[in-house]
Amino acid sequence: MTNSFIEFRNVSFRYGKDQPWVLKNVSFTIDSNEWVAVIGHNGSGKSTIAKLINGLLFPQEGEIIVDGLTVNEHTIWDVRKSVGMVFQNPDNQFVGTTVRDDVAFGLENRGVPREDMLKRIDVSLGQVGMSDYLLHEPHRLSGGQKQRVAIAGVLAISPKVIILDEATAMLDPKGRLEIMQTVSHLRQAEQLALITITHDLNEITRASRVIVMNKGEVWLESNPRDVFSRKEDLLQIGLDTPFVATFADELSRQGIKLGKQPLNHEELMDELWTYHSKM
Ligand SMILES: Nc1ncnc2c1ncn2[C@@H]1O[C@H](COP(=O)(O)OP(=O)(O)OP(=O)(O)O)[C@@H](O)[C@H]1O
Repeated sequence: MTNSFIEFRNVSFRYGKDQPWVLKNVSFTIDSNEWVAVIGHNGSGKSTIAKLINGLLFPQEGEIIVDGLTVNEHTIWDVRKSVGMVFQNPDNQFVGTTVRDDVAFGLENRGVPREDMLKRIDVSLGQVGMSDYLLHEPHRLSGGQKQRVAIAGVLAISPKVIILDEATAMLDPKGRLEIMQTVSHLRQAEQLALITITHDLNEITRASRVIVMNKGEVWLESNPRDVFSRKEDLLQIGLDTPFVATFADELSRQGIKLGKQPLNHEELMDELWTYHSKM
């Protein structure tokens, strides 16, 4: 028995009988209201994990449990009620000619009555700060605004987990930060689980846990601070640490040991001040 919201039990997957295994004996759990970052180099199997969670794909070996249901062809429609997915390119996700139509799409598919639907659209656009764009054409929005609308579309169906699959990859640093702040706030406000899939380690700092994938296997499960401290190991598996981690690593080589591994510039400055004041 488990209380986990999502559980992978010895999952192996390949895209065809003559294809190589893309996931090999992968096991992990994710609790309700937990923020888990899944990182790994290109092709390490991250997106495949996302597609397995909402039943776009099924494993050849092992079992996936979402919200108490084993994911299979009989349960996918129930599973998808709990799982909201946002992908890298928002243009590929838009179906409506206005923001309102677009957010309505998932609700119409679920047969939500019109009154309730309009209410939910208002609420979810408000949650991502896009209420003023109700009648705008999605394709004319900025990249960050498009991703907000995509998140609103997912929120409208009241999911229990949101999966962002490289959802900020096409945004500039400001847009990335804004989306991360939005989802961080939503997770707390709505008591959601959040899975962020990325190869950018700057995006893991707020996660409660990090799953590092390498060649289809779980290479490490840990917290962001620990992951940041493994610069050399991460380089071996094709991942580069952000500036603060590289800087702290270089200081350590020079014999300057900081009190804790900094996760951002503010923490780095604090640690440097503390070190300086002890000199
Ligand atoms: N439809 C498909 N058919 C065959 N092979 C596929 C298919 N989709 C993905 N693959 C292969 O499966 C492996 C894992 O792909 P996946 O997209 O899960 O990796 P990823 O870690 O998300 O990569 P990226 O960071 O580039 O998005 C890769 O080797 C990829 O080429």
